[in-house]
Amino acid sequence: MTKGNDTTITDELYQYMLAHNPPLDPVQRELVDTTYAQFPDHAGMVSAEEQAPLLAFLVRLVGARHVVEVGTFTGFSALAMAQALPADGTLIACDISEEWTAYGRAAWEKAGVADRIDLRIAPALDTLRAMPAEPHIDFAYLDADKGGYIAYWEELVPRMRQGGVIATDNVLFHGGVTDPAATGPTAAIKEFNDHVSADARMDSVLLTVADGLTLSRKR
Ligand SMILES: C[S@@+](CC[C@H](N)C(=O)[O-])C[C@H]1O[C@@H](n2cnc3c(N)ncnc32)[C@H](O)[C@@H]1O
Repeated sequence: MTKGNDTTITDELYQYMLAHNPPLDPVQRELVDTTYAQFPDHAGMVSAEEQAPLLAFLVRLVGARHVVEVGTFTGFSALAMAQALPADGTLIACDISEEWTAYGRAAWEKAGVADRIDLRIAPALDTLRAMPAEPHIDFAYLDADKGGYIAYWEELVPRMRQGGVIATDNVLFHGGVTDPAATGPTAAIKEFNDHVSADARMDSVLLTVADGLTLSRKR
């Protein structure tokens, strides 16, 4: 065992981490609470609380103006990224659910960032393929159906500008990725992780943030 795996994230330590991160603003908090109240069976899909300030940080770090999100649900991560964009920045949000994203639309309006978010209700692969082929995306957040990750990656990578970053969520898939007999979405994530680590077009690091987050920078 190498050094670096000796900090167990207890509930107390997790709360400590949250307390030392920027807090959710009232619109973000209300959206998370509403999502849990309205969709208790699906609310676990919302990005972890600490990912909102992290995504905002990354959007600012790369100076993003063109952002793409694959998988929007009730709009929490899109909200955090849009709030970090400059006023003339745009975020294309891809999802297939009118019902779930309606909650996002309402929150984006409330937060005053609706004009920065272009929600496309269609299979994300169709939306990505319809985008200009040249490198123009500064930041992308990949957080949709796991079986589609490699296809989304293959559409995103050529469209990323040099230095642009893709953040991919759930790359540890609740710890299932170490199971040699994994099937379904866990197997898809394992295949995706192998695909990403072998992709010489991007520099990638897999981080133990929340359910696993890979950051990939275009060379
Ligand atoms: C994990 S949730 C996204 C969570 C969101 N990023 C957040 O932080 O709240 C995954 C989303 O992917 C969407 N999705 C599933 N299959 C899709 C597809 N083929 N194209 C576009 N979106 C899809 C689902 O409707 C769902 O809203």
